[in-house]
Amino acid sequence: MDRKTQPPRLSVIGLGKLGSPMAAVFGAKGFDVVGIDLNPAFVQAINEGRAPVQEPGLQEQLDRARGRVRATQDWNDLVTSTDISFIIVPTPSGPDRMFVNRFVVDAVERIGAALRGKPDYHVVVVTSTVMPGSTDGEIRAALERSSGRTVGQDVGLCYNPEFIALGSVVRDMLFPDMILIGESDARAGEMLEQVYRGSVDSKPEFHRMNLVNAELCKISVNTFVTTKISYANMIAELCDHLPGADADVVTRAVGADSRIGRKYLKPAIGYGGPCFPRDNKAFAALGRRLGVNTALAEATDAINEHQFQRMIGAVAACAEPGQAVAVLGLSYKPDTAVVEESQGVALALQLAEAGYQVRVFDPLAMSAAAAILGDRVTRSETAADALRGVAAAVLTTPWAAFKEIAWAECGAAAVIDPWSLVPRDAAGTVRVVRLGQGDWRRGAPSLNAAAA
Ligand SMILES: NC(=O)C1=CN([C@@H]2O[C@H](COP(=O)(O)OP(=O)(O)OC[C@H]3O[C@@H](n4cnc5c(N)ncnc54)[C@H](O)[C@@H]3O)[C@@H](O)[C@H]2O)C=CC1
Ligand SMILES: O=C(O)[C@H]1O[C@H](OP(=O)(O)OP(=O)(O)OC[C@H]2O[C@@H](n3ccc(=O)[nH]c3=O)[C@H](O)[C@@H]2O)[C@H](O)[C@@H](O)[C@@H]1O
Repeated sequence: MDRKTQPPRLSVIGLGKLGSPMAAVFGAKGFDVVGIDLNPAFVQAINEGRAPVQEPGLQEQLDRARGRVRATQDWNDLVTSTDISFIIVPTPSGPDRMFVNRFVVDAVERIGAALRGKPDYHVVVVTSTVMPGSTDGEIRAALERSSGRTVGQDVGLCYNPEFIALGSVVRDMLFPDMILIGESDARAGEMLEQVYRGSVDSKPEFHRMNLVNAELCKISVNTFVTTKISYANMIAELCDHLPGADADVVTRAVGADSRIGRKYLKPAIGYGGPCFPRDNKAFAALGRRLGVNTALAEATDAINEHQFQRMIGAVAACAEPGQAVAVLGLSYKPDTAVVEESQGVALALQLAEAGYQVRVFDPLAMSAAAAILGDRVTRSETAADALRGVAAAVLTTPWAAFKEIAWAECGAAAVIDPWSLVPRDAAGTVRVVRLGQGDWRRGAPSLNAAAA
C-alpha cells in the first residue's frame, strides 16, 4: 500500500521523562513509533516493554502499545523507518540563564546525516523547550547543513512543545487544552496536526503559527502561570501578618473571577522542579538581551525565591538549632521522585547547616534525595518515625498520604503546614502553623482554632 495513505510513522529522540510517555501514548493510539536514546538502558527498557522512567500510567500505555513501539541506537534505522521525528532531549540552562540547544543541535545533526540516505520528505519536530529564535536560527541551520536539504521544501521543521506536568504526563497528553504548532511550512504543520487529531481524547484548540511565535508562546504560558503562583504567595505573606486573614479563602474568591481563574493560584512554598524555576530566569535574560523590560518575570522569580525564607522563618519560630526537626516531602511535588529544585531537599540541607538535627521522609524520592543529602540528615523509614519527638515538622510536599497521619498522636510539638494538609479537627495539642493564615509570627491564637 502507498505510504501516503497510511498514518505517518513517528520517531522520538530522547526517551526520558517526557519522551518515553510520548512514545508510549502515540503507540497506544496506533502509531508505529521508534525511539532512540543515548542511554542504552532506556533503549533496552522500551524494547522489553518496560517503562524507562517512573510516571503514573506510562506502563499501561506501553502495554497497550505493545508491538508498535520499539527503540534503537541506530540513527539510520530511526530516520529511514519513520516520517516525523520528535526531538525531546534536555535543554539545560546556560550561565546566562537561557536554555542551551547543544543536545538538540546534536540530535538534529544526526537526523540530518541520516536524511542524506533517505529520498523521502521528513518532518523534524523540536519538542524540547528552546529560546525564541532557536528553531529558525541555529537549529534550522544545523538541519540544512547536515542534511543538504532546504527547510520548507524537502524537509519540514516544526516547534511543538508539550504542556504536560510531571505526575500527570499521560493524562495531560491525552487531554490537552491546546496543541501548539510552530511550522516552517503548511505541509509540515498539517502532518503534525493530523498526528494529534489521532492521538488526543480531548478537543484541543489547534494554534498553528510560525516558529518564533510558538517558542514565545511556550515560555509565556509557563511564566504567566508562575506569576499566578507568586501572586498567590504574595497574598499569603500579607495574610501571615494580618490577624484573621486566610490566603486560601482569599485566593479561592479571587480565582472565581473568570478573568483570573482558580488554577495555579494555590499559595504554599513557591514553585520548584526542573521546569518552572528556570523559565522566568530565561525570560528575563531574553529581555535583557533584547533591551526589553521584563521586570514582571524578575519579580515572579524573586517572590518565588523569597518563599524559602518564609519557610525558614516558620521553622525558627517553632524550633531552636540543636533540636530535632522533620522535613516530610522531598520530591518537588507529589507522585514523582524528581528532586530537582525541590524545596524539601533545600530546606533539609539549610536546617542541617544551621545546626538542627534533621530527619527526612518521602514516599517515593528517598533514594533520589539521598544522593544530594548524604549523611547530613537522618533518613526515616516512615513519616511516623520522622515525626516522633521533633520540635517542628514541615510538610513540604502535599502527598495525599500525609493527610492520613495520626496527627494528634504524632509526637511532634509543631507542624508547619503550608498546603493545609492537617485536618482542622485532627491536630489535638500539636501546634499547627498554617502559612498564609493569620498572624502566626506573633504567636497569635490563629494556629489551630481559627475558622475560615
Ligand atoms: N519533563 C517535563 O515535565 C517537561 C520537559 N520539557 C522539555 O523537554 C525536554 C526534555 O525534558 P525531559 O524529558 O524532562 O528530560 P530527561 O532528561 O528526562 O530526558 C532526556 C533524554 O534525552 C536523552 N538524550 C540526550 N541527548 C540525546 C541525543 N543527542 N540523542 C538521543 N537522546 C539524547 C537523555 O539520555 C535522556 O534520556 C527539555 O527541553 C524540557 O525542558 C517540556 C515540558 C515538560
Ligand atoms: O514546561 C514544563 O516543563 C512544564 O512545567 C510545569 O510542569 P511541572 O513543573 O511538572 O509541574 P506543576 O504541577 O505545574 O508544578 C510546578 C510547581 O508549582 C507548584 N504549584 C503549582 C500550582 C499551584 O497552584 N501552586 C504551586 O505552588 C507545585 O507545587 C510545583 O512545585 C507546567 O505545569 C507544564 O505545563 C509544563 O509543560
